[in-house]
Amino acid sequence: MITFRGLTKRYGAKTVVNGLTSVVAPGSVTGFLGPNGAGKSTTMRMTVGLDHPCSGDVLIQRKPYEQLRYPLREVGALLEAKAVHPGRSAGRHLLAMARSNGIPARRVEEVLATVGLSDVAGKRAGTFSLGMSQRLGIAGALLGDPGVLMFDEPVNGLDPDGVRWVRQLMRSLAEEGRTVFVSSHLMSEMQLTAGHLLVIGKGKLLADAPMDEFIAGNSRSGVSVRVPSPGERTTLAEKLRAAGASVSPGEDDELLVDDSTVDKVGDLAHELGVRLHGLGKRTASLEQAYMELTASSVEYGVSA
Ligand SMILES: Nc1ncnc2c1ncn2[C@@H]1O[C@H](COP(=O)(O)OP(=O)(O)OP(=O)(O)O)[C@@H](O)[C@H]1O
Repeated sequence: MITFRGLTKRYGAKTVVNGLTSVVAPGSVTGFLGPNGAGKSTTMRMTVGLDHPCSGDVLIQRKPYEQLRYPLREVGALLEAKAVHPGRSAGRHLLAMARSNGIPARRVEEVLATVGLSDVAGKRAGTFSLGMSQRLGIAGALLGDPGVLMFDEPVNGLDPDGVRWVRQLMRSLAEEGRTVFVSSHLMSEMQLTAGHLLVIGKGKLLADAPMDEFIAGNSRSGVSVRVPSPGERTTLAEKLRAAGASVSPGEDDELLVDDSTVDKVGDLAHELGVRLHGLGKRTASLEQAYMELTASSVEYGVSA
């Protein structure tokens, strides 16, 4: 469990994490989302004592990081994949970490095998690709068999096979009852991986909810109808509006209809003799819900 209690960090006049209060629970993957500069990495750095809050605090299994006797056995973190001594081999790097925390040396071989780096254990970490470095970082996080795991953008630089592997790893770590806290900008991947979400914007908590609730609560679900004839499309849109629905154009020949149902749209099209190429419920994605929620919190956006 990770507990944030009014966690606040300012750099100069800028408040980058602003009174964050939440509990990251064990047993499911919690996704940590927010636009660039929202304060995710700063929050994670404070969690493992790499940065200090101006006020509030963060606890790992009810203790501040500084009070953990063997931190790597309580919390494993991948924050910066390239933050490894480039001249050290992967094996030596992990061995040094293990020694510093009273972890048996055999764990090094185990975690190297888990992340698929056994064959390159003797190679210098500086020669690793970004994807290999991510795997080494994940090995480091797993080394102490901790109950809390934190990953900042873990799939950055991984190939599709690696992305799927990380997804399965995170889910199985959570199923084992661990706390898994992971940031990512890849919404489709997050939708497949996480069961719960924390969303921040400009340092403030915007949402703390199970994935399904978050999507349902922050997106418009409605009806999608495809009408190939432009004239018939206009006619159907007008009649739907007259019947109280709100209608907006979708992609190509699609109309997006809110405040109506598939049955009503189908019946109306039939009455009007309008030919349809598709009719169904629109199911919202995490990406749509996230975009709706964070639209006003994007700091470094470009205008469309
Ligand atoms: N050491 C520092 N000194 C000054 N400002 C900092 C420092 N570290 C971070 N910041 C600022 O804090 C804000 C939050 O940064 P942070 O890296 O936590 O965001 P993030 O949500 O992880 O962003 P991204 O998705 O781009 O990685 C940014 O405006 C950043 O410029």
